[in-house]
Amino acid sequence: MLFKVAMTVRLPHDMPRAQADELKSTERAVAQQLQRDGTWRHLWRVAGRYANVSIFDVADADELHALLTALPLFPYMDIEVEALCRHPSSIHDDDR
Ligand SMILES: O=C(O)CC1=CCC(=O)O1
Repeated sequence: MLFKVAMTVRLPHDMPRAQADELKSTERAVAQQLQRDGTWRHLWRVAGRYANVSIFDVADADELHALLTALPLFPYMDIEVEALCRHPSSIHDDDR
């Protein structure tokens, strides 16, 4: 199943720089591994915002929930999830 996930990062302003850098570094490693695995299909920065729009390919909403809540930045993100299904006019056969 494909899901569109919009994440907005809201790190506390008083978080020490070293802690923020460590969180971002760990998040990056996790995100890149999930991309290599094919689970995190797309990761796009939203221009002008500390936010991203992503496409995840997972078995179901339970798997997505487990994955998102395990992200290092999860406690500091607002996350919106939308389930996707195939568009009848799509010419791509990998968008399922
Ligand atoms: O910077 C972000 O949008 C949050 C994030 C998700 C994956 C990653 O590496 O950073």
